[in-house]
Amino acid sequence: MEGPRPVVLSGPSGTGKSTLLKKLLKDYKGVFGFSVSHTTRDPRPGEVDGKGLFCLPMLLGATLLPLADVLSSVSSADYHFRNREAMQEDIDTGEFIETDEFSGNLYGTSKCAVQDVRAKGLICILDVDIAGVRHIKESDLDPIYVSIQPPSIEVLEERLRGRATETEEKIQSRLEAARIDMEECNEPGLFDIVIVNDDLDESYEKLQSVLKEEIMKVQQGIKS
Ligand SMILES: Nc1ncnc2c1ncn2[C@@H]1O[C@H](COP(=O)(O)OP(=O)(O)OP(=O)(O)O)[C@@H](O)[C@H]1O
Ligand SMILES: Nc1nc2c(ncn2[C@@H]2O[C@H](COP(=O)(O)O)[C@@H](O)[C@H]2O)c(=O)[nH]1
Repeated sequence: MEGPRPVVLSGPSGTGKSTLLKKLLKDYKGVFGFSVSHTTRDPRPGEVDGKGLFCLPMLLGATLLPLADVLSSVSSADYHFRNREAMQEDIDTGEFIETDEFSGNLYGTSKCAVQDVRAKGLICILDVDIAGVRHIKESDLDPIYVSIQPPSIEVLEERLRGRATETEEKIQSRLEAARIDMEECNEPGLFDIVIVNDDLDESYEKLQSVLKEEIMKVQQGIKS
């Protein structure tokens, strides 16, 4: 598909990926779009459900839902929350670019999630774990790969606990995955940039800088 290159944001759970991507979506309206993943984990308080698997163009043609409802439910969703059986059916029918089991739950990027964003000419942002990065490398997506890392495992633990979204068991399994991620992120050629998210403003500057070229492509397209 033509258009700006997608962006893969990866890094340990709790390192600040969502915080950074929410800043990008807010500061660059009409430039970035989030690829809404599927997951079998339970929603956290305040998280919005994208309500299943569909491509926006398909949905617009096939339902009686008002356009505004459809657009707002998709664009502001955190995940498509699904039970394992339903998600496995969609995996089996080939609806996903990649999937992974993380901390006891399935996560996956559907082909529709990426198409919906790219069809609008936006820079598609994917938030995936390091196994997802490796799977995407086997696809034809050709994204910019960004790893967001914590200053240390101790700081990461503080952030995970401070967010107060996980049980003790989940904190431990996420820290275990984080240790592996922190080692593997420096593997030559895996990421285009590794950003250590200590000071949030500095990290955001670095992120904007690596995405500058793609941002300009979309902004120039908007002007012309
Ligand atoms: N640079 C920073 N300094 C201090 N706290 C931060 C920084 N960046 C993010 N945080 C805080 O750390 C917590 C985890 O951040 P966030 O939810 O964005 O992580 P994440 O990488 O998206 O995690 P997950 O992969 O589990 O969704 C949040 O409470 C957030 O406010
Ligand atoms: N491989 C994939 N990983 C994903 C996807 N969506 C999110 N994630 C990663 O899962 C963990 C946990 O996320 P959380 O929201 O439960 O805290 C985190 O590392 C995400 O990057 C996906 O579609 N594929």
